[in-house]
Amino acid sequence: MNDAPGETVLTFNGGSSSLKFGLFEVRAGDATVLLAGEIETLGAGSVRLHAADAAGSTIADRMLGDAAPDSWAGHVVDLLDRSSGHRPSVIGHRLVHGGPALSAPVRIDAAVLRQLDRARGFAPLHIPQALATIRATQLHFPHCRQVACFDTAFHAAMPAVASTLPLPAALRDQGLRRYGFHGLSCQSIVRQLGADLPERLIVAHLGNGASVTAIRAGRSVDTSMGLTPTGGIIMGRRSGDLDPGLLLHLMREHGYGAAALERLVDHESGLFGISGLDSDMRRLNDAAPANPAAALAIAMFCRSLGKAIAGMAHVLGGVDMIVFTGGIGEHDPGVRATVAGELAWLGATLDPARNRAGGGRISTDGAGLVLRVLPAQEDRQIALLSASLTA
Ligand SMILES: Nc1ncnc2c1ncn2[C@@H]1O[C@H](COP(=O)(O)OP(=O)(O)O)[C@@H](O)[C@H]1O
Ligand SMILES: CC(=O)OP(=O)(O)O
Ligand SMILES: [Mg+2]
Repeated sequence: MNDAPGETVLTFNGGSSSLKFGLFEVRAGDATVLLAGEIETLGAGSVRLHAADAAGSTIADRMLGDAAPDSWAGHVVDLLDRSSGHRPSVIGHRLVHGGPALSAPVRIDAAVLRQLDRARGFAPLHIPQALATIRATQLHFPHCRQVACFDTAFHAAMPAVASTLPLPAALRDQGLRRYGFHGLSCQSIVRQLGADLPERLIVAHLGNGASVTAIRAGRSVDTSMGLTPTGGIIMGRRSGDLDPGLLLHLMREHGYGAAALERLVDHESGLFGISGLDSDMRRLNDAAPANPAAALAIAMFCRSLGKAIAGMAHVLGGVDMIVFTGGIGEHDPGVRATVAGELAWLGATLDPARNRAGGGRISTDGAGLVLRVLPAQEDRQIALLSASLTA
């Protein structure tokens, strides 16, 4: 870590429906938050910016109309100019994918930008927005060091049995492999667990994108997402894994091309597609008692999650701890209760009061399988990684 004299790091974490940002003071390998906020899509034409200071007091909470994602970084920069006495010395960005060539944190220069541009197709929901954020901050803070931190880094050393896709070598040689995502979140969970890190850990990162990762002794050994963040378990608007024959069927029988398939599997499927209502778990929970399609969407999400966790328990030869994180993982006791109930055979025993309360350990005392809720500290992880990259 870069100990002295300390860095003020501005972080950007672009999710598929949100842009989280933070300002951190990093010193001696420790990050103190100065300001944190988020721009999120609440529904069509409804974008909200919220930010809080170091004490957690709200310093901004306003609607941005239908502001397009590529304008969001500009709103963050305006907010910083008006509300913070701090100027960043480093800017760290979450990059979901860097293509085959990039995974370790790297200083952003013209060559890295070209590689990121070529990687767009690997994560079209994320990379264009991240590139817009980089461009906006380069214009506003021309003298700041800028660092890219990749979701794929945590999974880069997965064993071949997990990273290899069952395809001919000629295609695999062109970078077609399982990359895995939500790596900054997983890294932050391993860091937060510290001495409590068990040998066999499963992280369920459940946000708009959702994934399940098997971690042995702090290292990723398998994960549910694949070449792109479209694969794996059911998500807000993404289908997750589908029978590949279904895609062929749509192409042959229904005339789908690449653009129509992308719209289908990245924007119109998942919780949104099943319910016909919404991708946001909060609204599905509200609707479910009177709406069978919303209830089915939640049940299918939990089933898909439970099956992935069971698969990762197989990979690890058993499991000592399951951590729930991400927007749904951290805030939805109903999803956690359903999944824990379905995994009772694996030793999951939930303490209902702890589950409702939310933070920390939610399994019963003495249970062999520990269930925990921890925040996805992707932003803090970006700050630590960015400050430590001085070259
Ligand atoms: N209190 C809550 N109950 C249920 N789900 C919630 C709650 N708060 C947030 N969420 C879910 O979390 C999702 C966003 O998670 P987040 O990790 O912030 O997403 P991303 O980073 O992919 O944009 C929302 O779509 C919503 O479904
Ligand atoms: C990788 C991914 O799906 O990220 P998010 O959940 O932030 O959209
Ligand atoms: Mg996210």
